[in-house]
Amino acid sequence: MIASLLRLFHMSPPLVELCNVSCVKDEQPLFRDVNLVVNEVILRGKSGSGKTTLLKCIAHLILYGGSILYRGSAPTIYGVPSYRIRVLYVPQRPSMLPGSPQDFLSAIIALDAHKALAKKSAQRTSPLQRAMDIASSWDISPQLWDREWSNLSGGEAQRIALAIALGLDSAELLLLDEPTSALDPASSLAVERYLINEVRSERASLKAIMWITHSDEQGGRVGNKFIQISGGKCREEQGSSV
Ligand SMILES: Nc1ncnc2c1ncn2[C@@H]1O[C@H](COP(=O)(O)OP(=O)(O)OP(=O)(O)O)[C@@H](O)[C@H]1O
Repeated sequence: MIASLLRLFHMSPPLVELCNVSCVKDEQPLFRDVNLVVNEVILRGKSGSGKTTLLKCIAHLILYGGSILYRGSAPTIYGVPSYRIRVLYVPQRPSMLPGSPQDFLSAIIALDAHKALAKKSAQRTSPLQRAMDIASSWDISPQLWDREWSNLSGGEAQRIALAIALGLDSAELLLLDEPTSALDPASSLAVERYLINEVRSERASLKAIMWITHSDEQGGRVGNKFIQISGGKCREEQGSSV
């Protein structure tokens, strides 16, 4: 709705807008009528309330009702693979992925959708080099890139998955599913700082993040909008207290 009004006045539509989004699990509505414009959003709610499911709807990874618009158009207008690398979901447990991080990154780089975006990019270094540099700044050694995901620690896998998402330099919106849940406080702060600097930097592709966290402290550090999901509804809250 916002997108069509803005078009009327020749203004840019929001990066990502949710209009009456709903999702059903086991024939029961999990949530309904979610309306939201995404920027630095913190998503909170009890375990099982539907946070991951909402991020997967936004990433167009599962079926949903209502509409999700990226720059005013449906994901299918861009092509779903192209949409998914621009609106990129980073899973809570990357350790469940097959192969090694390097295999995973190579598979994404080989996608036509990525090649088309990369052609337009001003980046001089490869996505692997960028991802490895970012991960290295978070104490991830180069040897880990060839190790099976299943043999990485939870915290190593989380940092590498995030470094891949950033190194690809394709996402305008990152959907982060408890991205630091397996990290110690110092590593968690380093990752938060990097992500916030990136999303607020004029030169970065990244324009917005939607971040699930169970930590109010973290929410207060990284969010400017706070959404609580509960009883099948999403509502915006003020500040960082639940
Ligand atoms: N494929 C599925 N089939 C049936 N039910 C599902 C499926 N995926 C998730 N659910 C159910 O949907 C509900 C919401 O799951 P979701 O993972 O979105 O919750 P969450 O809020 O992210 O929880 P947590 O904080 O524990 O990660 C849960 O009850 C879950 O069991």
